[in-house]
Amino acid sequence: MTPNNTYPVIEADGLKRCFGRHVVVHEVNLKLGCGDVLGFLGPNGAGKSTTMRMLTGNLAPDSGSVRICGVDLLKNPLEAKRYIGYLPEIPPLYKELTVDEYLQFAARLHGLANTSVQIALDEVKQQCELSDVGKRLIGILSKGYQQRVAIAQAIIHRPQLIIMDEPTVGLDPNQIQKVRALIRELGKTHAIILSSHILSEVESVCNRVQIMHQGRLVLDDNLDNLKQRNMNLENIFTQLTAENAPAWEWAQ
Ligand SMILES: Nc1ncnc2c1ncn2[C@@H]1O[C@H](COP(=O)(O)OP(=O)(O)OP(=O)(O)O)[C@@H](O)[C@H]1O
Repeated sequence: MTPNNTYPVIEADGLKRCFGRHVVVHEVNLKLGCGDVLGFLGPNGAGKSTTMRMLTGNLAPDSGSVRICGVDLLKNPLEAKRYIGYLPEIPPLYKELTVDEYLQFAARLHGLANTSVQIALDEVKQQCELSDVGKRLIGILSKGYQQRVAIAQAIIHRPQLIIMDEPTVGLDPNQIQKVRALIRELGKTHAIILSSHILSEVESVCNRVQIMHQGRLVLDDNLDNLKQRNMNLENIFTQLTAENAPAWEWAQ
């Protein structure tokens, strides 16, 4: 698959979604290129999961558009989804399969040709440090290894965009470091959207940050810009997500 590099990896315009009469996501915009690692933050109920479901093509917006590598996700979902790797909060692991069996299955689900599956499997196991556990049942692996298998299933088809929902929840500090190092490495050659409640994690792996509050984006900035202004992400988050807090004048 050779996407057209003249387009952003993902471009979302004016995304809106209601549940009943409740507007849960208002006019969300997003544009990321290769090398952008976006921390997507917000308090519980802000609308992050609803937005991510629209960005991955799992929920239709009421209005607005999403283009992945220039392909309209609503009009051409099968083609657009080839460019997306998704790691949901609860990873879709089949614990009774071995790592190799599961990743081969994931590769075929993503549409890889039979002749490409073995190469992709070997590459992704090396990248995710799984080469020694290919024959092990997923169910007997530690949680850290299971999470790396989950990341491997999301990237085995070499997508341009990786979307991760709280990828380090429940891992021990050593495994957290490993997963963060892997995300940093992937961030050099992909666009990544990372939903997290851990602000230090966002500061350590992301170069951009968006904060949602009550369904609206209240901050969209580069982390370097915030550092240059001596602005601490935790303080910004607390102020922007206080009840009825106005968006800061420099929030885009
Ligand atoms: N299927 C649904 N039907 C009705 N309301 C929904 C549905 N899904 C989400 N909501 C509501 O939409 C709002 C946003 O929910 P969402 O799960 O997107 O927030 P979130 O930012 O991901 O929260 P969290 O951090 O707790 O996961 C909440 O008020 C939630 O109750």
